[in-house]
Amino acid sequence: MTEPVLSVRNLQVEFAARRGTLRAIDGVSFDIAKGEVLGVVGESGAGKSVTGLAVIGLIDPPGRIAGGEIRLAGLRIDNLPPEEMRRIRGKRIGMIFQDPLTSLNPLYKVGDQLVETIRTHLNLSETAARRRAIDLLAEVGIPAPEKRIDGYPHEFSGGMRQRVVIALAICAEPELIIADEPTTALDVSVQAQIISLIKRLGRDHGTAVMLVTHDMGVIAETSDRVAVMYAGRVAEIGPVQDVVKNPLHPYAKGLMGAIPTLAGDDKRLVQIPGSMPRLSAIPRGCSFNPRCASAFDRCRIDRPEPLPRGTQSVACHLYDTVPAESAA
Ligand SMILES: Nc1ncnc2c1ncn2[C@@H]1O[C@H](COP(=O)(O)OP(=O)(O)OP(=O)(O)O)[C@@H](O)[C@H]1O
Repeated sequence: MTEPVLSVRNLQVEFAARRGTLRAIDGVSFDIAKGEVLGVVGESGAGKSVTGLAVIGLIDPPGRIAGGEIRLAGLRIDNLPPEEMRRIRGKRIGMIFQDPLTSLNPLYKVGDQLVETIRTHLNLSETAARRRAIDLLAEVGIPAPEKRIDGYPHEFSGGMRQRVVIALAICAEPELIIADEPTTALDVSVQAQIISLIKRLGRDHGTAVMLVTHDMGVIAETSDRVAVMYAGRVAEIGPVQDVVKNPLHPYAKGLMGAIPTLAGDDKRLVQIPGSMPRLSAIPRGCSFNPRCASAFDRCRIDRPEPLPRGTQSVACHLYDTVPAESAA
């Protein structure tokens, strides 16, 4: 098997709190292969963004990676000195965040920002970098890029600004892109275009993409595989069509029930009662047990570990105790 572009093993992330430390990520593992889009989904507070921030080395101290390993194409990156990690960010890992204005400086022309980023990471002359910037703007679907390159961020619509951010993220041909809620701030009509752009980039350039979103509809449209997160752990991971068609974890079943229907009405077919626990009050055993209609005694005592189940992996005692045929 070829080495994954990103490999995360048993990741633990802790933040300091008034009384001791809080573990926001507790034993997360997943891989992303070349050209693959992994969707990471879960309710607010599940740990999606913190996982992405840990991968790009941007957990703010006193927050810290407290355990586990993160590898980029085999290279261990969770313990690199900050200046080495800075070189990897932007060059080998591109980033796309929810609000394009956090990535773009309003005072500089978009072309100047692109040229500067390109020259930081690639050994190109000013002219060659400008040529590449125009090509990139064309690639991400900015019309008349040779004119728009001299525009300022405020002269672009929200969707066009996000395209510029995507151009910035891909300018050094990164192996991995971390996209955190890249479409949440955009109009629904523009969301679909940005989603198909991210998907195409993965396919055309062989870039691995980690796509963080709370929107299962976005994942179903874009991703090859999906990781369903709950309270700092992966509840289930597997090929998107399998997890959507046949979710195994009771939490994933609830989330899949919450995909908007094709008719466009946002009907919640299944309601998940209750809410995600606070980090300071994670229940013993399975952290989902207070909300789970299928919970039994063991779920309140033992924490379930991920178990392979066909193409999927699920951390749920329902699948630990009964044979494959009767559990699903
Ligand atoms: N700097 C921080 N200090 C303390 N706790 C933090 C910090 N950053 C995140 N957390 C906590 O870590 C947990 C996971 O947060 P995270 O932002 O990853 O969730 P998420 O799944 O991305 O949710 P959302 O969809 O709301 O962004 C939350 O309980 C959050 O309060």
